[in-house]
Parts: sequence; C-alpha cells; structure tokens
Amino acid sequence: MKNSDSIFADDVELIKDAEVLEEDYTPDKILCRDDALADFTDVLKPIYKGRPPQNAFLYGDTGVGKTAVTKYLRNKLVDDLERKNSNLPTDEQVTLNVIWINCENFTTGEHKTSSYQVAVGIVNRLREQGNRITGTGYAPQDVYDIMYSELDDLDGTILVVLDEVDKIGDDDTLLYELPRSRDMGYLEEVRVGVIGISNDYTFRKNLSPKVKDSLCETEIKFAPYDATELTQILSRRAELALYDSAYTKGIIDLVSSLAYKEASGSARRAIRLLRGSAEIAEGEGAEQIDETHVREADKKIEYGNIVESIADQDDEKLYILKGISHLDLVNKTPARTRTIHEAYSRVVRAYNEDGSKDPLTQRGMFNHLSKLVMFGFVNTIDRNKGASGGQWNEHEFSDDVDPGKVKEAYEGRGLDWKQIETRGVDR
Ligand SMILES: Nc1ncnc2c1ncn2[C@@H]1O[C@H](COP(=O)(O)OP(=O)(O)OP(=O)(O)O)[C@@H](O)[C@H]1O
Repeated sequence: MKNSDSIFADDVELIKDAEVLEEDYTPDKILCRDDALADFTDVLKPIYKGRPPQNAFLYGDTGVGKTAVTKYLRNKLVDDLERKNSNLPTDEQVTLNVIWINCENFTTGEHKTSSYQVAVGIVNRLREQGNRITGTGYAPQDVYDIMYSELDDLDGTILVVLDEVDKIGDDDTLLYELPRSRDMGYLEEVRVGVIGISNDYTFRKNLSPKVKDSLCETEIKFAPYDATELTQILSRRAELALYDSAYTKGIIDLVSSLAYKEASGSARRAIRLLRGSAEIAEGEGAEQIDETHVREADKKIEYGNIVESIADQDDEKLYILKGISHLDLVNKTPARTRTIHEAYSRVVRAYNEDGSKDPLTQRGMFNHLSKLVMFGFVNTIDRNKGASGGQWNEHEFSDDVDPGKVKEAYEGRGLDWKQIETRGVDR
C-alpha cells in the first residue's frame, strides 16, 4: 500500500535531480579528457583572440564525450568572449555565432542526408519562420548561394558544428567548401570555422583528400573510457542526481564495469544504466539501489538496443526476420534456406499486395540472410549427413532475437504485424 494518494507517486524517491541524468545535460565539469580538452582549446583559441578560426574533426566511439566536450567548450568560449567584450570598445569586440547542426536530423526515410540538405538546414537556422526554404525544389548551387549570402549577413566569426557528420554520406561538397568558403570567394564579411564530429571510423578513413585537407586540419581522437574513468564520471553524476543514501560505491563500480564490458566504454550507457537502476529501485519502493535493480535495468537496455537495431535493418532483412519469426512460432526452426525463402516470400507478398515488389530469388535473399548471420541476429547450423546424406545449412534466431523483438521492431517502424500462413511452407 502506498503512502501517497496518487498512483504516479513512489513511496521513496532516490533521484533528486533527474535533469542531470538526461541525454542532453551538459556537465559542469569534463572529467578524464584533459588531452582532448587541451587540443580542442588550441583549436578555438584563435576565435577568442579575434583571429581566423580553425577547423577540426573529432572522432571516437559512441558515448565517449565528443558532444559533451564540444558543448562545454562552446559555452566557455561564449562566456569568456562576453567577459572580454565587456571591457572593449564596440569596434574591437569579437562577435561569435555558433551554428549547431545534427546531420542525423536531415535523414528522412530512404534518403540519406546530403550536403544539400545540411545547407538547407543552415539557411533555415538563420531565417525566421515563414521565410524558410524547403528541402526540395532548388538547384543545389542556388541553395549554396542562399546559404553563403545568409552567412555573410552575420558578423564576425561563425563556428559551424556538424554533429554526426558521417550522416552526410557520399556527397561531401559542403565539408570541402565550407571550411574554405572565404578563400573560394563565397564569403567576404565573415570567417567560418567548421567542427565535424563522428563516431564512424570508415567515414573518416574514406574522406576525400581535399576534405581531409580542409576539415581535418586538426584531428582529435576520443578513446573509449576504461572502467576507472567511467567510475569517476558516474560518481560525479550520481552525486548531483541521486540522494546520498540512494547508492553505494559498489553500485557505481558495478554500473561502470557493465558499461565498460557491454558498451565498449560508453559513458552514455553508464549514465543510462544508473538512471534505469534508480527508476526500477524507486518503482519497487527500495531505499537504495541494489545489484538486482542494476541487472534488471541492464537487461531492459539490452532488449531495447536489440529491438532498435532490428528496426534499423533494410526492408529485405526485416521481411526475412519476420519469415523466421513465423517459422519459430510454429517450431519450424532451425529451417533450411529454401523454407526460409518460402516464408520470406509470403511476407513480401503480404506487405506488397499491390504487386509493387516481388520477393528476391533464393540466392538474392541468401545474401541478406548471410548479413543477418554476420550481424549476430541469426545462427547457421551445418548439417552433414556424410557422403550419402548430403550437406546443407539450417538457420534459427540467435539467443539475442525472438519473434517478440521482431514484432516490436515492426511496430517501431510503424508497420502492422500481419499474420502469415506457415502451412506447407516446408514442402
Ligand atoms: N568526460 C566526461 N565527463 C562528464 N560527462 C561525460 C564525459 N564524457 C561523456 N559524458 C557524458 O556521457 C554522455 C554521452 O556523451 P556524448 O554525448 O558527449 O557522447 P558522444 O561521444 O558525442 O557520442 P555519439 O557519437 O553517440 O554522439 C553524455 O551524457 C555526456 O554528458
């Protein structure tokens, strides 16, 4: 029986400031990143001094502080400039405009982000509502011209931060041109510095030499955190977010070591896990987070991650996973490739009743199935009945996947979960 009158209240509260555990919280202190902070400060120094800005490329795995460090230094630079300007006559003051663009936000459905869409994004960031431009209908050069004219209307220095810059895909015109825009004569009044942030190593490796020359003037690497570093970061967060009695040092160590092992040193994962554990403990009316709360929160996060990565697959792979789901539900897995092909074909037809899409051939489907094996969603079993019995492969879900998760992934993609007939599928 709860003490409170409301079903929304918990008897005990362990979280004193939930904002500190939010994704977009900018920490007041950056821990364990002295080298990156020093290198990045050097990149930004010229802006403070009113000199031409530099460009930099920040890279490292997900959740290792690239965005946090950038936001932290941006805030510091803005504050310090404000202080400096307050003692200077107007004509000697340094004006800084920061434009922060997350390139991920410009990926829609099938369409990858391109330089064009990011340029549209920059224009719209600088324009009032009602005067914004659409993402289609302009020739690319027109969009770039509009962007440069909007930028040139600003004053002083412009720092363009392109977070998740790898989402820009193959069309990297902007990454080449923007850092050189003044040299190329596109801008006369202002100077632009570009900061690219990415967790995609392949993207970095494959950047064209001319982009490497301009954008990657300075490269700053963010290595994964080790368990001790995660403990430091997490202890600071816990201090601010939780009541002292809500956790022990042992719990912080456990959360850090799980995030270290399961998410290759991601501080994001560690913070999420701490938050999940606190919420589960609160829900149970516990006075303190214990190991079972952490383990349960960990399972929940893992579950969510797998559903998310299933939902990220392309249509063919989603059809195959649904085909295997229906076979699994009637105990017909492990199944031979031809059986999976039949189930997959039924799924394709069910979702494309107008005939707009035909199933791939068995060989075509097999290429996608092999990728699903490579990604760890599906296991392959080798059947070998000796010289006379023949040899073939069978497939089933790996331990991480089940029909429930595939169904949730479909729902996450806004797709109905249609019933599929499995009778006669293995003839
Ligand atoms: N050194 C640090 N000190 C304090 N908090 C940190 C530190 N590093 C990361 N964090 C926190 O961890 C979380 C993830 O960090 P951040 O968003 O900066 O990761 P990222 O490297 O930009 O990841 P992604 O590539 O996925 O965008 C944030 O809540 C951030 O505040």
